[in-house]
Amino acid sequence: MALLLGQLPTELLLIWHTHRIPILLSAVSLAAVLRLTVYLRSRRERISITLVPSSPIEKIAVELKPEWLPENTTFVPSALNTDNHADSPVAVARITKAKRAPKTVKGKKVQSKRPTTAPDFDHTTDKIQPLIFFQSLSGTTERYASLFAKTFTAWSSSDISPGSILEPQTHDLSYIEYDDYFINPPKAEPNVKHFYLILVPTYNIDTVLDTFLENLRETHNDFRIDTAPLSALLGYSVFGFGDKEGWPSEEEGFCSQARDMDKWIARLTGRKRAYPLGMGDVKDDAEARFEEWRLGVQEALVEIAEGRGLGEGVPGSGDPAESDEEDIDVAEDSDPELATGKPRKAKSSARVDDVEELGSMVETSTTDMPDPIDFTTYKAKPALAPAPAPKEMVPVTSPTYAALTKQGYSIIGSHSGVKICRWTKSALRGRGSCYKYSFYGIHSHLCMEATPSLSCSNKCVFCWRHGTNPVGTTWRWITDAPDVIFDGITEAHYKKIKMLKGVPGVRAERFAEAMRIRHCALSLVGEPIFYPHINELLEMMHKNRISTFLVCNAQHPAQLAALVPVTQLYVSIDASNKESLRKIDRPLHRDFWERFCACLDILRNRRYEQRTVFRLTLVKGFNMAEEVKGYADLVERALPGFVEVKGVTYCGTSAAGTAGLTMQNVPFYEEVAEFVTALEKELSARGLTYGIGAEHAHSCCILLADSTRFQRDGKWATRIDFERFFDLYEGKAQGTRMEVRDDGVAGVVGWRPEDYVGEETPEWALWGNGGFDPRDQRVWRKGKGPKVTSDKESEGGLGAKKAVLEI
Ligand SMILES: Cc1cc2nc3c(=O)[nH]c(=O)nc-3n(C[C@H](O)[C@H](O)[C@H](O)COP(=O)(O)O)c2cc1C
Ligand code: SF4
Repeated sequence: MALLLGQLPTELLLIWHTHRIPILLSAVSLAAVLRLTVYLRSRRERISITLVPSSPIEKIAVELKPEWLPENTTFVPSALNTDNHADSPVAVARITKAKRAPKTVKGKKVQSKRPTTAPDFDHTTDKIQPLIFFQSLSGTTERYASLFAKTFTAWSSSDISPGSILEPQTHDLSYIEYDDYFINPPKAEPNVKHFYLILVPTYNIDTVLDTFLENLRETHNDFRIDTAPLSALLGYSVFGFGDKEGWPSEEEGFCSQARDMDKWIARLTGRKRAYPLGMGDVKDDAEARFEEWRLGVQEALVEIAEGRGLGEGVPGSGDPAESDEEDIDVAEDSDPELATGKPRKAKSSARVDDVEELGSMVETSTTDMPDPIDFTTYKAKPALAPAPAPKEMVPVTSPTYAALTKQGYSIIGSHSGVKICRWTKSALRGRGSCYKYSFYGIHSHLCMEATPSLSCSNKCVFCWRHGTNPVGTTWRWITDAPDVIFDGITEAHYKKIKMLKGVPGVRAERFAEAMRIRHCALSLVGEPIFYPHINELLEMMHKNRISTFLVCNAQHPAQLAALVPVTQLYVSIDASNKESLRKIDRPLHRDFWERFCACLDILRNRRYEQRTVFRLTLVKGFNMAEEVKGYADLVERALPGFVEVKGVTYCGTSAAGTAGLTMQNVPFYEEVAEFVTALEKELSARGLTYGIGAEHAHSCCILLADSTRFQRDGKWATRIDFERFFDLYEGKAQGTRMEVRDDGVAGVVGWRPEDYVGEETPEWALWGNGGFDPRDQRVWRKGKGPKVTSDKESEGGLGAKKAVLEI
């Protein structure tokens, strides 16, 4: 045995020398087969899941410092929310979840508590007599009118309708005595009040309708007659029939006579439009539009019958000055300070509860007001010191509350706000949506602008609220439950929309659509992710199929890291370097730059989970000159899907003046365009694939996007498929985001932005085309329109105008 073992090496050597070539060949072949198997298997996996992200989702380790972590938060249960719980420690309970299930958002009428118009109607004794007037040449309008009369009669005599609405009477305008109805309301019993419903077609040829409209005009202008002789009516509403095939848009005459009718009746009744003008295309949507209008009118009648007048706030419409001139600028519209040009003073009666509520006033104080405290470097409190009871962020009695509500905000609970933006009003009137429509497909009349935290940890020079909004570095306020906020903001939004129903030019169809919120811009003022239960609030939005655009200020990395994916996540990039950021954002955190950088890294890590956006606000003299390279560094660091570049809006308040901001700091659109072109060039020099995807000159806003991710067949596709986003959220559609899971196997873990890319960016929104939807009506306020009518300008370019409009 020992001898045999001794001979083994010699034997093996002999075998090797004799067969080494076949052995080597076999080994090489085996290795090749193994390699090929691995390769084919990996390819099969790739083919079965076609949309693997081009870059692997490698994640940077982001260190979250202990002081960045949110503190324990108190939380006010919904049931207690209506109490005055500010000083009650009992009311401050710690709960981790919302108690109530989210409510479904329905386009429900908000019950008004008090009528703001005082129609001469006593709902305990009076009756409403609806009068249906129509005009018809070829029978269409007449058919609708008689069908309407039937349906309406059935409704008014049913149990659903309040008993005080009488059966309608129908009149053909061709056969009535004009003077019997349109100089004064018809005679009737003292307790019977009239309500006019007018259905008319439009003809661009001479018809009896011209004579009728001319009569209305003359009555209004006749100095012997009161300018509003029909003001004794309870209200009115008009519906027009037209034909879009021959008259495709309103500018080209679609339903022009119905619009005239609406205008003149508004004047004659002295602001009594009870429901917006409806318009239907007889070759397409007339039936649906008419049904919508009928339901709206019935609702308005119920309101009157119940003694609630024509709704809240806006007393009908038809302001004698009614015309396109009443359209006002964004800034003025959004902020009464701007309309008067004077800063608003807080009510002298308002109590000052909290130094931080004073915002910038703190800065000028010299005596007993402490400087803003940096809570990131606080010392531990003595063990026995009682924790101060949390306060309300914006108490009803505070100057902040007074200032914000005057500016048109509705304050929900004690730290959330909602406001109707100028673009929502504009879209309701068919006059165009904000840049988010051009870029992403968001119709402004379906969008709600809100924030769950009116407080912020910055005092940006361009923020028109920093004179009034609360500031702070930590959340130390009484916290409202997310369902309270959700219900509150949606209800307040609908209520504000309802207030617009009588505003001239509001379209019935858009008004009806607006009663179902589809999008929420969490960007109003303050810092939304500061709110400790932001995730629950976002989930409620998504469950109600409301998309979420959330803007944060890159100062709360821990909250950002923990945020649930939103439809589109923004980080404000107000400067390209530390010094510049300090000057422009005036952050309260001392470690603001570290926080900012950590947020960029988090954004990079999450770029395949949701659409990520850098929002740059350019302020001349602060953050534009020579900063292109710096911004490119930041883009390279975070690799956002999009970069929105926008010229700052001048708000003209004294607060802006204090911050050293004047009109000189507002860049011209050309300057913004020049900046964007330079940034694009710098990014491509670094091998980054960004291109200019779209523009909205009206808002002085330009969009850069990653062309490898947001182009389809070489064309920009920056719009969002919102329905698909919700389907992905609800699990009805499968996402394609792959990650290596804990078991080491790569698998689908969710969706990614590429899964809900929508339609191609429309031609008119592409770079060089201005970004104004040609289907909308462009209305310039007197003196605001382009002075030079070069082709580009008259088509929507702002020319040399400055960004005084956009929010
Ligand atoms: C000669 C003529 C002119 C018209 N002009 C307009 C017009 O300027 N704008 C519009 O929206 N529709 C216009 N229409 C479409 C009518 O308003 C539409 O057909 C309507 O339903 C007619 O209603 P009626 O059948 O009750 O008369 C026109 C139709 C005709 C035949
Ligand atoms: S995104 Fe902003 S500006 Fe545009 S409609 Fe919504 S709230 Fe208004």
